[in-house]
Amino acid sequence: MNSPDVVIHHDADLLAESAAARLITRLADAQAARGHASVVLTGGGVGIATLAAVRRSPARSAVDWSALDVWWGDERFLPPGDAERNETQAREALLDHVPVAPERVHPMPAEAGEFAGDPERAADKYAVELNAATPAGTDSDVPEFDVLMLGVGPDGHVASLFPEFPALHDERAVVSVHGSPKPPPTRISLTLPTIRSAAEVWLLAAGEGKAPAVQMALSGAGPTQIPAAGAHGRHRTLWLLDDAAASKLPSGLNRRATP
Ligand SMILES: O=C(O)[C@H](O)[C@@H](O)[C@H](O)[C@H](O)COP(=O)(O)O
Repeated sequence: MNSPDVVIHHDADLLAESAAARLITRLADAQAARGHASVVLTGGGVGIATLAAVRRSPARSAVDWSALDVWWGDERFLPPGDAERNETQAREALLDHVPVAPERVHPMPAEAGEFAGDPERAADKYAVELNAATPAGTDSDVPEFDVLMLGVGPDGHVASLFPEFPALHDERAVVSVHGSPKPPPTRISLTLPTIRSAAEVWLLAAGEGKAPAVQMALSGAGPTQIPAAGAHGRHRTLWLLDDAAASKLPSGLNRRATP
């Protein structure tokens, strides 16, 4: 397993701007190499701020948005269009402002229609959608995402994988989560094996409240206690932090502070 890279930024705004620039470059490079790219988005303050920074960036036109597949790492299981849905916030922050191909944007199902009251059915549907997008001949049920972004909770959760929850031990690609300590209580989430199918996993954390979880994740804690510790990419695991979230890091880590 690759050792994580850590990049520290002076504040949350700079973190979001830097993550946005990094994302634009990474997606443009993937498209230059293969003609298309894929990204997994996260909810939460830093994740959405990063998308808004992409929207504001003149460099955003370096991405061929029509050749980008957009997935989500988790979703709050709420009615379509609910302001609290990660999809709603991602569309408002970025996706409604760039020419994505609608058929290449893959939101997790909302609580409506056949999925009303049935998050398990919604999770299964998303697993089927991921599998359908997986090239034949690979030994995986999910695509190899170019970049999978994750916010990090103060308890070390990523996506909707919370410490000690059964979802952490589930071998399926996508699961429903009940009794989430972070509202709303019912969610849909990729599991750790699916997260780990990404070429690069980026973990975004800002603020003093995340410092203990960041320290534990980077100092050997296990994924049951600190789910972020189990989130690593096949080629790269990158922690993008602000000074406050990095304030408890042990010395000697591969940390590069931006000027
Ligand atoms: O649905 C969600 O809430 C997110 O996917 C969740 O995993 C979030 O990324 C973290 O809780 C960090 O959120 P903040 O960046 O707002 O602290």
